[in-house]
Order: sequence, then C-alpha cells, then structure tokens
Amino acid sequence: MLRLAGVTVRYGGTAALDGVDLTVAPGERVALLGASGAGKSTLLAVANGSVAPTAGAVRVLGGSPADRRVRARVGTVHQSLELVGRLRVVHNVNAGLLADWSAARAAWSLVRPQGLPEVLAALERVGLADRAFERTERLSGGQRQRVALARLLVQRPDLVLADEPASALDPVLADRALTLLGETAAARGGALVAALHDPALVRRHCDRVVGLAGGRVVLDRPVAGVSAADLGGLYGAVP
Ligand SMILES: Nc1ncnc2c1ncn2[C@@H]1O[C@H](COP(=O)(O)OP(=O)(O)OP(=O)(O)O)[C@@H](O)[C@H]1O
Repeated sequence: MLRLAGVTVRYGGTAALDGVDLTVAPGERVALLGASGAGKSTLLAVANGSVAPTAGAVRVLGGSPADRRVRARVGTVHQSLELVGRLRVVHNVNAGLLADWSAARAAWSLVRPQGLPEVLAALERVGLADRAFERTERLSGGQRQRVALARLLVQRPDLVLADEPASALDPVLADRALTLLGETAAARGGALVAALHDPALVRRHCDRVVGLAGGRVVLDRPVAGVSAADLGGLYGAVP
C-alpha cells in the first residue's frame, strides 16, 4: 500500500527525512509520532507525492506517488488544510471529487456545486450541514478542519494521510474525526497514516506507532507495546 525505502529528503543542510524505511499494509492504522520538526509532515508529503525524495524510493498503491491516477486515490488532510477561504464550504468539499471530473465539470462546479447530495452527506457526517453555503473564511479553525475532513470523505481514497487532523478539535470532535478517517480507509480496504500528538487518540484509533526523531524512524511497534517511557523518549519528557 505504501513503501518507503531509504528515503531521504534534504532542505539545504537539513535532512527532514534521513534514510527512512517504512512499509504500511492494507488495513493498518498507523500513528506517526515525534516532536515538532521530527519529519512527520515531510513523510506524509513524500507519500502523497507533493515532495520528491532527494534519495531513496517511494511506492504508493503499486505506483509512483507522482502519478496522477495514484494521487487521485490518496486522500490527505493537510496541516494547513489547503482550503480556499473565499469559496463557500460546499465548493471546498466538492474539490474532493475533482479528480474524477472533466475540466469543464470542475469549472462549472465553481458556479453551481456538483455532486451536492454527496457533499451535503459528508458535511452532515462532520456536523457542518448547517454551514454548507457559508464562506469558508467565516468558519472557526475547528470547523475548517472538519471541512477538510469532509472533502476527504467525498474523495473516498484508498490511502488516507492525515497531518494532525484533530489539532483544532475538542475531544469529542477529535474522536469523531479519527473514527471517520479510519472508516474511510477501511471502506476501501485501505490504510490510515496519521500524524498525531494525543496519546489517547493514538490508543483508541491506531494499531501501530511509528516514532520519528531527527528524520529517522526510532520506534515502530504495535500500539499496545508502546509505553509512557517510549513516548517520553520521543518528546524529550514523559507527557
Ligand atoms: N519547505 C521546507 N524548507 C526548508 N525546511 C523544511 C521545509 N519543510 C520542512 N523543513 C524542515 O524539515 C524538518 C522536518 O519538518 P516537518 O515539517 O516534516 O516536521 P514535523 O514533524 O511535521 O513537525 P511539526 O510537528 O512541527 O508539524 C524541520 O527541521 C523543518 O524545518
């Protein structure tokens, strides 16, 4: 489903990833943990093809992550959300369907939202049906995070990548968001890889923990085998 072999990403003198080997199988729910700057976002960016490795090889769903057909099957909740603030919520959610559409249909969707029943159903699932026609920039940070989640739901990807998808959500909504991400991956027999900081969410929603430090994998274990001391090692102190 996802395979990184000896992947290094350099930004000038900094190695954001340094010789990372990682294989994720269908059905797995993997939590990426690590301190700020450890390389979590870079690993997700390499997996969705938005960053090319300086060295090493990446295979996603049997192909290259740069391949347009592969990218259409990979859904990402970005840390920066990647929403267009002046567009209405429905238009941003619609973008999850774009890969399946012709250019003409995509352009027309900006005038008249296409796939509306699906879009509204996704907004209902994230608790935002009543904000569907509002300008996205008027929503709170947590509401915007749920718009990005709804966009991923309508995309129905095989591989779900999420970069701190619950960082702006209250505990109940965070739990719901992780449930939806896991269900979305499971619906297509896929996998979930999520950068998370909350150990409680990790324990409830993931099977495996991959810990990064300084761009290297320093921990790779089933979640049941991860101790508070392991987490302390990743973050420099026991949380
Ligand atoms: N576009 C970039 N240009 C230069 N350096 C970058 C860039 N993106 C990331 N880096 C560097 O790569 C390293 C890893 O960054 P990354 O964003 O992957 O960490 P992270 O674990 O996701 O951190 P956080 O938890 O703060 O989001 C950091 O040292 C960062 O400064």
